[in-house]
Amino acid sequence: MQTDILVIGWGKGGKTLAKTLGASGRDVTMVEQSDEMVGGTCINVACVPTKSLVTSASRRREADDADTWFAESVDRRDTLIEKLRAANHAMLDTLASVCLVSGRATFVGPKRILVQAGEDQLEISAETVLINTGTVPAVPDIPGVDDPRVFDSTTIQHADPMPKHLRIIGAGPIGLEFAGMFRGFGAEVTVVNSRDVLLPKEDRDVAEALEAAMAADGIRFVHGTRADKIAFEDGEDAVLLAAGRTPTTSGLGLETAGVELDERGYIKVDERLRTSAEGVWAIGDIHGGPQQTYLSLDDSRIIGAQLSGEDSRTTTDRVAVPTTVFTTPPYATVGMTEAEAREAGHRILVAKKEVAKIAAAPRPKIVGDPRGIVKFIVDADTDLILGARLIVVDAQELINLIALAMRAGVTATELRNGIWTHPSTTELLNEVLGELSLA
Ligand SMILES: Cc1cc2nc3c(=O)[nH]c(=O)nc-3n(C[C@H](O)[C@H](O)[C@H](O)COP(=O)(O)OP(=O)(O)OC[C@H]3O[C@@H](n4cnc5c(N)ncnc54)[C@H](O)[C@@H]3O)c2cc1C
Ligand SMILES: NC(=O)c1ccc[n+]([C@@H]2O[C@H](COP(=O)([O-])OP(=O)(O)OC[C@H]3O[C@@H](n4cnc5c(N)ncnc54)[C@H](O)[C@@H]3O)[C@@H](O)[C@H]2O)c1
Repeated sequence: MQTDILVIGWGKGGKTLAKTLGASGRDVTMVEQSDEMVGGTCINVACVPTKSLVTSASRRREADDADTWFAESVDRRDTLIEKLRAANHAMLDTLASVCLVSGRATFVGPKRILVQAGEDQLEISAETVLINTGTVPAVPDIPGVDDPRVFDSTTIQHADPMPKHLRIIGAGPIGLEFAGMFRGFGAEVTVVNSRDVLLPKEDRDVAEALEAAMAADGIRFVHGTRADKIAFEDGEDAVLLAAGRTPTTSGLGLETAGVELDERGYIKVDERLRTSAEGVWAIGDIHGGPQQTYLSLDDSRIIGAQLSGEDSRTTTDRVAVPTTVFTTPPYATVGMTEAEAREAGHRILVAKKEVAKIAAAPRPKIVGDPRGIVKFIVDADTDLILGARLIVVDAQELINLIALAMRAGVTATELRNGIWTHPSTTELLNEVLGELSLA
């Protein structure tokens, strides 16, 4: 089979390009290895189902039976995901110039793949190839990982029975999100952190505030400990491996295609996401940048521009990329930490306030979770925001506004004097940015 544009893997950036190119009549072929993964990692096993479970867990009350609540939460998650997967399938299936192929792709030459599905095989050649195959949970090379009580971020979403006493290996975003989730579901939770402190790149006051909020919920942390075997201590009934992700490049035959890998096994790309092979791009997690769905989406804009002859953007154009880890309350970041701003030579103003002490923004108190801290780092000479850290309800929304202000050159004074709805979390900007002082 011959196609114009071949997308390997139904990830966020790849499916977005397949849709826009297909809708404009381009000949596109999408290859996905698993019917369970139509729509990609984010909607099937990552961002969306985990946030559904985090939300359900946060709504549970002490009196609710843990097993029943968990089972109902999983059902709710499954119903949502099935709908999203069907919508994703329909999005491409309804486009006449998009061909969907089910099976696992392996390169057999430059811009040439073999797709295998059971006994069936199909060879596809393309003008343009977009590799969007993502990552899978990393399995540390330690004894005991094969124990049936050991889960990864995918399998634990259907754990049966629900773990009641969980040990989590890794204190990155996955470890922290699942810690809050399972604590909410009523489990005892211990997080094993290989680093000496939580979030070592973060300012200490912020990291300590997050740890305090999680510890107040009853989550235990063991810092400075690298798990060297799977151990079930003090009645633990389950272990979650949250020790990073592994690229899906091994076995993809990339050497045959002239696509080079870096020392970590990710695909090497330039700032336009071009690989070492002509006409082959890599999108999303597979090229080893920060792993966020919205960056895979932005990758699709960079590649889409090149495919339509515009070539207008690169990854180096990205500024003020926000992040949110969906702990309870959520922890969101954009720009520099205080330490980074100092190191970069800025004269800085800092405003920092515990959420409980913010008088003029009552929303966190209204929704019943006034924990956390917010912190802003501002350039004293230009009045521009250099960075923000939010541990507060709605942080995943407010951080986007601050990121936009940073990109658009909106000053701290303008944000402080902004007219915001009431009661909202946004209006904390009025009060907290009124308390900036030289630091
Ligand atoms: C538990 C968890 C929670 C997360 N939460 C968030 C969040 O809240 N917000 C956020 O922005 N990010 C989150 N992330 C990260 C986010 O999920 C990823 O950055 C994003 O899904 C990456 O998408 P992608 O475009 O790289 O491809 P993916 O969505 O990973 O798609 C890759 C596809 O390729 C297929 N594939 C692989 N190999 C082959 C092959 N050889 N042939 C054919 N098909 C193949 C796979 O089956 C898969 O469907 C989370 C990740 C995890 C694990
Ligand atoms: N909300 C979000 O945006 C979100 C949510 C989840 C995941 N993600 C992305 O998914 C990716 C994977 O997340 P993650 O948390 O698995 O990875 P990570 O690499 O961020 O964190 C894994 C942690 O586990 C530690 N670790 C590794 N082996 C260990 C061992 N044997 N014992 C103890 N600790 C060990 C590592 O040192 C590291 O601190 C990240 O890039 C993340 O950004 C994003």
